[in-house]
Formats: sequence, structure tokens, C-alpha cells
Amino acid sequence: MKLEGASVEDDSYSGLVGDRKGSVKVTITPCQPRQLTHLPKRQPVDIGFSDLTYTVSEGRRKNGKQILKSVSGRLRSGELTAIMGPSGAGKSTLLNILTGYKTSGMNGSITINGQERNLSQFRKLSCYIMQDNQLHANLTVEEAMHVASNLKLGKDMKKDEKQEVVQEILETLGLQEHRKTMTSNLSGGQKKRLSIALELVNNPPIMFFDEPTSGLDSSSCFQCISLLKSLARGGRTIICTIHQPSARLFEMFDHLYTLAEGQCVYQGSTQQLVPFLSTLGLVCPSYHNPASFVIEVSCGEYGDNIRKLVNAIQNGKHDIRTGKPFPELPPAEVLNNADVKISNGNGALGTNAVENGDSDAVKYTANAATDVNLYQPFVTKDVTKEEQSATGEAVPASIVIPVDLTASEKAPDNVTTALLDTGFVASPRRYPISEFTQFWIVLKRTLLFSRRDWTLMYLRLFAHILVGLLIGALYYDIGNDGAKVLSNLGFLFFNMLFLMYTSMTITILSFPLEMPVLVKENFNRWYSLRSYYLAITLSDIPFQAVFCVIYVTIVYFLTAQPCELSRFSMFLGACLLISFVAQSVGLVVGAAMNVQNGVFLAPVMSVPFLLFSGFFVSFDAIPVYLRWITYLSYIRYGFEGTALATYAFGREKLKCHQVYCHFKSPMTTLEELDMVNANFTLDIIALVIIFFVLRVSAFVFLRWKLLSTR
Ligand SMILES: Nc1ncnc2c1ncn2[C@@H]1O[C@H](COP(=O)(O)OP(=O)(O)OP(=O)(O)O)[C@@H](O)[C@H]1O
Repeated sequence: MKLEGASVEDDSYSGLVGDRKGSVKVTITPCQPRQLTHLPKRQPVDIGFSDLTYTVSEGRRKNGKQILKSVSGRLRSGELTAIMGPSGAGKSTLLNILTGYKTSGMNGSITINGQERNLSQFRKLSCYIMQDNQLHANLTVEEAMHVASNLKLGKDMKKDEKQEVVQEILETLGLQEHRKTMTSNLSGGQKKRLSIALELVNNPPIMFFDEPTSGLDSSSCFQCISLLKSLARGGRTIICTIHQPSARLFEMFDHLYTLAEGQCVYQGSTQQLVPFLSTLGLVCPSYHNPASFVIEVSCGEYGDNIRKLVNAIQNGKHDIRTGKPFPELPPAEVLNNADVKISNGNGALGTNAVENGDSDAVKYTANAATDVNLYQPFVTKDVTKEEQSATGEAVPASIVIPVDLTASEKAPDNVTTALLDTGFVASPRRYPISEFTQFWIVLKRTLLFSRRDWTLMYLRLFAHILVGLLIGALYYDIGNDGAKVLSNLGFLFFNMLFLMYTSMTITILSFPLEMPVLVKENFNRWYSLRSYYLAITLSDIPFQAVFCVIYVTIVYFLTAQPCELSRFSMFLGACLLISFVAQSVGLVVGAAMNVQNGVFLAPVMSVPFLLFSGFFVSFDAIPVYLRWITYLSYIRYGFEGTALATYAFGREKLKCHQVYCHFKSPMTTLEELDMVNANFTLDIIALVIIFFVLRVSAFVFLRWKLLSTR
């Protein structure tokens, strides 16, 4: 009997139903085959790489440190490939190079369907899902998906069609019922699925995953790998790094690429791993997880076998596949280097391959190979156009939830170069939509999650109102009192200090947190850095302006500053510009360094600007050789601007309730501050120039930081 939605499946899902006599075996499939019908069809893409070397410079070492040592390999479409190896073997490095994330320090060739890789085209075909999901916390699943679809699907697709794509992906990935959930509230596995869903929107034929199962429980790991497998079955090239999968997960991979010390020690199907190792005298004990065994071998737990394995597999040039005849092996002496010996120390290794009376040395013999009779030469070669015509149709770009996850279907060599020659991939355009549209979408998204950010919005609003009231109470009604002018100058200076620190620190604290998401989205070609930067630059300005207006209005009237619209506008204008400039300083610091350094350095770097603001030392009292600093001090322009708005422009004498008020005449105050000849317009122009210079510098730093992480 078959239940609805049931088919032959994993034994773990099978059970007996009915009474004992007439018991019927029922096997239940956990998920139904589903197709993503709305995604554009993609042709399969094979990736080949040969003699790939990656070197990093380290300190003063001349030659640098070689991390990948001339590795080769081939990753096919329609297959789920695992890059495995011990910690530090070079898995992430290889993945970063294959994705195009790292380009400097690399040598060797990477081909796509037999053609030399064009990185720009390749990045339109691929996506890289990094280890730590990198999602915006303050968006719901649905909102995040809509942003991705608007950015990635282009104008040609109608809104309804985009929604259908989103709906279908969410249903397929089991996220439909969580569409209203904030991404921050999703479980680890759901976050991983959402990361995949976001990238799946434009249906890339190549998907790279760095440690997709890290931090997941065994059931989520299984679901995650099943999903990757189903993506591969839909014709995609799925490549992921994985540390040490369980035996059940291990069986699900079609293709295994194992690294040790930056070299390839195995490339081929998972089923062939154990027989291959056994022919080299490395017998995997019964009931031992083959994945653990190959890692143990790669770590040297059974002696120094790495060179022997590297030679046998020709550092990735051979690919050991199911059903292929045995490969022609390198001469035994090549495999069996004089210094390569198998340690039999813990008795875990078999002896069938130990020959020639040398109990320690093991040869990879033709006999052993014939016994196994499973290998054939499989030298990596790229598929040419002629082969392509013989291979028939492309695999349709559909997701099929696999019926039998352990079946080892062999993906056909049906790759084609046509994909690289047509449409958006071949066009010089980097993005499917204009930069202005990208800017607009990112701006709307930033405004949405800024509005939901409690710290960014409500705490900041609360701080401005509270401090405004406190300052208003402290300096209450002093603005027109000739005896309290020095206190009033203190109030003007404090305004600068408060506005500077609030707008600067909030940016330093929040902006670096955006960096990982920016790195991911920018690398996966969601938008250009320019569009993103313009959007975040503009998005916070209205909020900052509102907070500043609230604060200034409270303090200006509570402290009884001149009740004239023109003076209030000038005062407010100078305060607004100080906020925006300080925000720009925050952006520069946030773009150039991490939160810890930024939170310490930004206030420290502001000290000279505060000292040279004209409040502590008047301009004439500053030594000539230090006066240039005053020209850079934006605090000086802000302080001068608010002082001029308060005391210049022919203000009447202040009231004096004492016998003598030295600062009764506003002109005396301006003389004391060396501001008699100061020009308010120049102060405003200087602040505007500093604002633009800082914003451009922040962009340059951001660009540099993005490039330097790669
Ligand atoms: N920029 C660098 N400078 C110096 N050494 C580096 C640099 N990047 C990577 N390495 C070294 O290269 C080796 C491979 O690193 P990689 O991160 O690729 O390993 P991995 O196999 O992914 O390890 P893990 O599984 O622990 O993440 C490590 O020994 C690492 O220390």
C-alpha cells in the first residue's frame, strides 16, 4: 500500500501498518517532488581547474606561504560535490578561489565548460553562500525575498511573476509558513534555507556553500544536504566545504574532493573511496565512517600517506568514478616514495597490499587494482563544443526533491558553452537592473529596518529628548542674561559635543555590523557599491535631522536664546551640519576599522578638533604653527556658527540684573572669542565641504576594505 505522498524511500521512514496477519509495508517519502517552474532555464556548467596554486605573503618571508599546491580537479553540473579535509587543509581557500572571491596570489587555470574562466561572466552565473548566513535581522522572510527578487530579477519580469517565483521558492524550501517571521527569529536551519532561497531567486547554475552544516543538529544537517542534493539534481553545480560528515550525510554526496596539506588526496565518487584507499593498503575498518577514515588518513594518523595518495590521484588530475575501468596507475616507485610508509601502529590497516617483503612499504599494485576492478583512467579534461552537440539537451533548471537520496545517478557530460555566449551573462552589464533602481530598493530596505531598529530609532530619540530637557533645565533662561554669557557659551559648546558624539558613535556602532551582509550581497552581484553607499548615506539623514531639530528646539527655547526666526534657523542650520559631518566621521571610521578600534579611536581623534574649536583657546592665543588645525576643526565652524547666530548680526544689549555685566554687549563676547570678523556663510560652506570630503573618503575606505578582505 502506498500512502498519498509516499514512495520507496529511506528505510528509516518505513514501517508496518495494519494487523500482524495482513501486515503491509508502507514507505513514506518525507517530501514530494516539486519543481521550480518559474525560474529561467539554465544550462549546465562544469568547472575545471588545473595546477592551482595559492600563495600568501607572510611577514618578511621572501617566498610566501603556499596554501594550495598545484591542485587540479573537475566539478560537474548535476552533482553535489563535497570539498573535505582536515582543518587547515585549504578547503576554504580552494572555495574562495573557485568562487572568484580571492583572485590575488593565485596561479593556474580555471575553466568553465572548457573555456578559460571570465570572472565577470562567472560571477553572474554563480553565488557564494558564506558560513554565517549574513542576513538582515530586521526584515521578515517575505520582505528579504522581495528585496532579493526586485534586485535580481530585473524589470522585464512583472511583479506578479516575481511574487510567484518567491512563493514557489519559499514553498520548496519549507519557509512558506515562516514568511512573516523576522529573520532574527528563525532557527539556524531556517536561516540557512533562507540564505539559499535568497540566492536561488535568479537561479544561478553554480552554487558554492562554505560549511553549510556548521552549527546545525543532525536532522537539520540532513535536511540541508538533501536540499543541496535536490538543487544539484535540478542541473546545478553544487559545491560545498564540509568538515566531517556523518556516514549518512557522506553517502549523499555524488562527488568528493579531499584535500590534505593543500594537495588533493582523493577525487571521485564517495562509493569508490574505501576501495581506492584499500588498494593503497589503507583499509577502512568495518563500521567506521569512511569520511572520518579519510580525514584520519589525511591527518597522518596511519602514517605519512599523503604523498602516496597525492601521487595516486595525481593531485586531482584523476577522478575515480563508479563503473569506470581501473585507471592506469603511476609506477609503483612514484607512488611509493622511499620515505612514504604506512604505519601499522594501531593495527587498523590491512596487509593485502603490503608486498615485496617490505612490511612497512605498500605498493599500489595492478593486482590489487584488478581485484577491486572498479577504476578507470579519468583524466580531467574540459568538454568542447563538439562534445556538447553529442550530449543532447541541457538539464532543465528545476528543483526536484530526490526520491532516493543515496542513488548514485551519474550526471551526464551535457555541458555547453552556449550559456556563456548569450543574454545577460555575455552582456557587459554587471547587473540586471539600473544602479538608480538598485539605489531605490536598497534605500527603501534601509529605511524599513532602520525604523524597526530600537537602538537606532527609539533610544536615539529618547536620548535627544532627555538630554535636551536636562540641558534646558540646567541652563534655563540664561540666553538673555548679560551676567551668564560665559555659561551660555558653555551651553553652545556642549551642543556641539552632544550632537557630535551621538551621531558619530551610533554610526560607528552600526555601520561595521552591516559589512558582512554588504560583502556577501555585493559579491553575489545584488547591487553595486555605489548604489548601496548612496542609499545608506541618504537613509539616516532624515532621522538624524528630525532628532537634531527636536533637540535644538527644546534647548533653544528653554535656554531663552533670541526669539527670532532667522537666528533660530541659523542656529539650527549649524547644528544640523555638525550632526551630518559627525555622522560622516562615523562612516569613515566605521568603513576603515572594526567597532572596537572605532569606538576608541574616533573620540580620541576628535580631541584636537575640540581643543581647537575656539572655545578653550581663542584663535589669537594658538601658536602660529598649530593654527592650521583650527581650519580642519569642524567643531570650530559649528561653534562659531552658533555663536554668531546668537550674538552677531546687530543683536541688542543683553539684560543685566547685576551692578556690572562685562558681557552685556554682544560685541564684547564676539571680541573675546575673536569672532568679530567671522563670517557665518563661510562657516556653513566649510561644514558643507568637510561633509562632502568625508562622505567621499568613507566611500573610498569602504571600497578599499571590500577589496582588502579578498
Ligand atoms: N592570509 C593568510 N596568511 C597566512 N596563512 C593563511 C592565510 N589564509 C589561510 N592561511 C593558512 O592556510 C591554511 C588553509 O586555510 P583554510 O582556511 O583554507 O583551511 P580550511 O581547510 O578551510 O580549515 P578549517 O576547516 O579549519 O576552516 C591554514 O593553515 C591557514 O592558516
